[in-house]
Amino acid sequence: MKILVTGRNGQVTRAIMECSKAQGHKAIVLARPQFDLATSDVSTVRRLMSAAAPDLVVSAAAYTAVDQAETDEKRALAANVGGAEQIAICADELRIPLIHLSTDYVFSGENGCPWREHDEPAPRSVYGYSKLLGERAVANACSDHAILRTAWVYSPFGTNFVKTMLRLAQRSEAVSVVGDQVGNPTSAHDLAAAVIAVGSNMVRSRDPALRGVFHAAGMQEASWADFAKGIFDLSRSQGGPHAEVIEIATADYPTRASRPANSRLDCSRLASVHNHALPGWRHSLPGVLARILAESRSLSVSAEVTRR
Ligand SMILES: NC(=O)C1=CN([C@@H]2O[C@H](COP(=O)(O)OP(=O)(O)OC[C@H]3O[C@@H](n4cnc5c(N)ncnc54)[C@H](OP(=O)(O)O)[C@@H]3O)[C@@H](O)[C@H]2O)C=CC1
Ligand SMILES: Cc1cn([C@H]2C[C@H](O)[C@@H](COP(=O)(O)OP(=O)(O)O[C@H]3O[C@@H](C)C(=O)[C@@H](O)[C@H]3O)O2)c(=O)[nH]c1=O
Repeated sequence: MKILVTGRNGQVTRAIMECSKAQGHKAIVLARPQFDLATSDVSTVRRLMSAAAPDLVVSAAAYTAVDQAETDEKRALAANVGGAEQIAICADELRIPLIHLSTDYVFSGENGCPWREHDEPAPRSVYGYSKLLGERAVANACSDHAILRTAWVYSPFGTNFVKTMLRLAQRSEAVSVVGDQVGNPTSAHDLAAAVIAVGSNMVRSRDPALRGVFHAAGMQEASWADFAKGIFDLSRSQGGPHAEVIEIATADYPTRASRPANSRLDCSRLASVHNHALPGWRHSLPGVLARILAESRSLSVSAEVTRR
């Protein structure tokens, strides 16, 4: 299968590139500078997509800076709604199945149980709102779509909560982390495997039951504080940075964007329709952490060699 994925250095894009290669698929990127989500016109996207002639398009690129989006609404909407819609329009015109990635932050968080696909979204942040409008634009523009809502993505790539915690532990003995927001930490590589599994099914069959919205997140829940404790326990056992976690309330960690208290996603539709489940973070974090630590050690060794 030939997969065209948007973005270049994004966590999910890079994981899709690696997983595709490992599974014998060919993945290519649609990325800056040729393609800019916020400013490219539809004719440019059509030309690039048509020249690539993929079997599947994966719309992974997005404006993901949650706090920054609160004061940068125009750019967040241009990328997450306008950019997402252009990809969908072109995939539809060229009759290519499309997988679009979305987020747990479309939900309010005010619910006692994990969110199902048909639950009413009510985003609390500009980022969540822009992703919800993006979902709607994609669904309107392209009938042959699957929208995968994921959550709390971590990987060896780019910026994410795991890397932030390790960085903070290098300079402090204790880190304060909110314990009253719960969700499903998701390894980008596990998500990439899910994207490829869903995409393969869509390419193989035009069955409408394989399309629509799916929740696709790691199967174990945690609060951010639980997750931080898990990160430091593992890092300590692998000789990496670690810190004490001081569990605090959301009110004690003010941020520009409000985040859902309950972000948990019920992924049973993905399991029943696509026969696919994403492993939990306790299974996947050790491998990701080992890779982050190994890469940072080899970076410090090469910096040391350069200094000498
Ligand atoms: N990270 C998370 O915790 C979660 C992410 N998601 C969704 O999953 C998807 C992938 O997220 P993730 O990989 O973590 O994101 P990252 O923040 O790691 O990467 C963002 C990607 O979007 C690209 N991008 C941003 N702005 C533009 C633009 N104007 N033009 C072209 N490309 C642009 C970046 O391009 P470049 O490489 O050029 O910088 C990069 O590849 C997104 O749709 C996100 O909303 C959903 C839930 C959780
Ligand atoms: C760095 C830090 C964060 N926090 C809190 C703030 C916030 O409530 C929570 C997570 O903070 P972050 O800013 O790292 O994560 P955030 O950017 O909110 O992550 C989100 O990204 C987007 C793209 C998504 O789609 C979501 O699924 C989610 O993964 O942890 C602490 O309590 N202590 C800390 O030291």
